[in-house]
Amino acid sequence: MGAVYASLIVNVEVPDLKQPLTYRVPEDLDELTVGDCVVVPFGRQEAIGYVISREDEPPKDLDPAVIKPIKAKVLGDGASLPRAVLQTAQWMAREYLTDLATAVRSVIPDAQAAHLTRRVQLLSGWEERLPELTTASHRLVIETLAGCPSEAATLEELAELVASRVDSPVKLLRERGLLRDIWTVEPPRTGARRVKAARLLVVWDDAEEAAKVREAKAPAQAKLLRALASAGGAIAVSKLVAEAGVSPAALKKLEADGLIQTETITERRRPYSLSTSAVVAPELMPEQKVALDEIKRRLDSRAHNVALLYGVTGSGKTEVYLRAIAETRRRGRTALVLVPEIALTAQVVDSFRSRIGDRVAVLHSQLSVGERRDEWQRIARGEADVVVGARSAIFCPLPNVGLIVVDEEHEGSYKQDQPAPRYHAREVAIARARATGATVILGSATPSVETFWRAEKGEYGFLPLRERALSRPLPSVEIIDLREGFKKGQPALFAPQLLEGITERLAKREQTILFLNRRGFSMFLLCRDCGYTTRCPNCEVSLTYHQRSARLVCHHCNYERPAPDMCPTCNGNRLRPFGIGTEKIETEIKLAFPTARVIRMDRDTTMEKNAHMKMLRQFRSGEADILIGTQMVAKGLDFAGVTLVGVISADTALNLPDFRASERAFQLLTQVAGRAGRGRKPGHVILQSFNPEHESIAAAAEHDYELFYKREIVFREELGYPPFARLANIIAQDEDERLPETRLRVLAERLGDAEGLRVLGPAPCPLSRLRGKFRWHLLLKCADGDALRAHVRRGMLSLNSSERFGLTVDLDPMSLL
Ligand SMILES: Nc1ncnc2c1ncn2[C@@H]1O[C@H](COP(=O)(O)OP(=O)(O)OP(=O)(O)O)[C@@H](O)[C@H]1O
Ligand SMILES: [Zn+2]
Repeated sequence: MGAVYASLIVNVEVPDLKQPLTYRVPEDLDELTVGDCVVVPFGRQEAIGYVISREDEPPKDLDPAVIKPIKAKVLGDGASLPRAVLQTAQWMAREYLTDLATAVRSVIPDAQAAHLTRRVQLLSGWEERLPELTTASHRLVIETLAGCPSEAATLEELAELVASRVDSPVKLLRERGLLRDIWTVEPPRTGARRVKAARLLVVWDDAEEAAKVREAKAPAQAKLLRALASAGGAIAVSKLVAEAGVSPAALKKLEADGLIQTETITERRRPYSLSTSAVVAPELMPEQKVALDEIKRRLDSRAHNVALLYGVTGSGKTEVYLRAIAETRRRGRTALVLVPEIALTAQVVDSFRSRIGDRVAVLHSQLSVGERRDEWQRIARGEADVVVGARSAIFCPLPNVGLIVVDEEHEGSYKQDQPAPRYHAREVAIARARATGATVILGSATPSVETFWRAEKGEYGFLPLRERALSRPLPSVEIIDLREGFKKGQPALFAPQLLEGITERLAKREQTILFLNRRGFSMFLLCRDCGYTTRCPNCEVSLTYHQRSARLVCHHCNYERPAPDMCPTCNGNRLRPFGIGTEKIETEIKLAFPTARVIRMDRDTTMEKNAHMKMLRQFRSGEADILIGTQMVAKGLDFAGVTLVGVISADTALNLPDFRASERAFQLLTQVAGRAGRGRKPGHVILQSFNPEHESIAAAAEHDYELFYKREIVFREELGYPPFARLANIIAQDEDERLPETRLRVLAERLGDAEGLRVLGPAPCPLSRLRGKFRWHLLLKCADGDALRAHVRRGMLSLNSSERFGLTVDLDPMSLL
């Protein structure tokens, strides 16, 4: 066999390095395959790279003599990219018009490079060569290494063990062929401790049986048994007793009864807690059963397919996911579940873990690097067969994926805005499912117009759940016209009906959610004398006033300053907060209801790790009466005690300059209304609005998705918006005020009048200045995606590098702001 070469994507921050590089595969790495992670020389340094193909011949334009060899393969779980993930990256590069290097870099775990560890390892036959070594320090290094696990150690460990620097002896020993370098990815050493742990000796059902028997007389033992059943494997005793809230003495009894055993383990970080309550799966409602039967058929086909689970709020979509996951596992395959919000991850993980146990892994942005790394490796090792996570979890190394669920598929947070590739996780999920012949379930009560249209056409399967679980009624909705109070000169934050509603709920010990859409609606400082408002010096937006800290903050660039006492333009002292914020609502509610227990959930109160989970658990367990929140309380959450939902202003999302504005408003209102009446008692919703006749508000009040859809789809067709066209939004940004427009004019001219292509603009972006840069955009429309991409590529290639500077392409933009 002749020389063998490999094309690699090298993971380095070099802006112009967009394509794969060729390296030589040394003989001892002959087994190297596509997706493997390797260490290569790069310039004068070392870098990691991923094999994307192998070739027998070097590229024609390269002299084989200059091609450098790969140094080593990186060992360890989760180091290499599964084929399905690599294929997904290749698809993304094509679909979103980015280079392959950017696409591959976006799918590798961010913690990878940080924990790439180099060790030196003894080569076999070192014993015979020991007599060659005349220097004591060389012998000491070899003998020390021989005593290490796998006869390998990092240079730091080695130096510590021999109590001196080892660089020069190691260098010589490496040259003499007694030891070699190996690379591994490892969990960071901090945090991994040897601890006492417990595990079940009986299967799950028997543990549940034993727990039932003990429930009355030995509740502590029952709790421990259930916590252990939910843990699945061994778990640290300290964590176990803390979670179960019992004393460790109960463990002894269980051990004596032969139900559990204790042992010593290396503790791993687990980003979630255990469930101590027994959960019995409910009997399915008829519609759920029909949906599940269809999903089973789809799983059996083992062919790539997509279905929309269209179920009204509270119809029990989660139950269908759970059963579908069980069916997937029964077929020996794994399942990936995407959720749009961290707040929802907590709820979904809780309910999944209480039913599936320890085989659930979780991935989201609030995990620490170490936690994420541990979960990632656990997934790669095959120790989890269900992964729940936010957007980027779609790239996790879960093998043999048979099912992908995209919960609340209409959510805008599935779209990645920065950095490139600007992908939509729903579309990536569909692409990834193709790689392994998996079933995709898109779940929503308010599907995106695109998805519903595809289901209507038969491109996607259609699984409707038109009734709430247990035939509970959807909540009644009352629209309050805020203009009336305004006319009468008594503009109020809360209409009398809403205040009465809250009073009633407090008296009956039922719960209330108050929702405020943060978008375009926050507190700012306004001078009552001259009308001055405080604006961000970098962005074309007003600064948000934070009452408690008396500071002004830009929610785009994080610019921050203390609130001034005097108006900088007229020197007047009547600079007052204006607008509504969640903080203001909280203050007013506490004034109106001094004894009510209130939780406020917004981006300020949830910065701290696990804050979402804590607050939601508190509310769920009835420790609070009123939950005030932004978007993060609007969707997916399932609280049986909530019988009243108040929407402070239903209008805020309506008037954004974006063709999706009315769709978003409808979805948000329907979703937030859907939080009411999910338990035994029926729910009521109060929508306060200045536009009570608006179609989106009226349709949401009727919970009538199809009414909304029928009107919206006509509008989309008439104006040539998705799903009838694909869009590309080309944004130009520069510190210079004129350049964005100039550059886009050049691009528009080069694009010219092409058949089937419509070019709108250039025009200033609605957010015309952001983070100190002026912004313009050019919107391209084309019925066919391939044709659109060809036009964009042609246009961009026609620009020279200075004309292209600061231009970004957003395919299928979710927001035109
Ligand atoms: N077959 C069933 N029998 C009894 N209760 C059920 C059944 N299916 C689901 N439920 C219950 O109904 C409630 C609502 O379910 P779930 O949260 O899954 O709704 P959903 O469809 O996801 O709604 P949303 O779109 O509002 O998030 C949950 O409390 C769940 O436990
Ligand atoms: Zn700003």
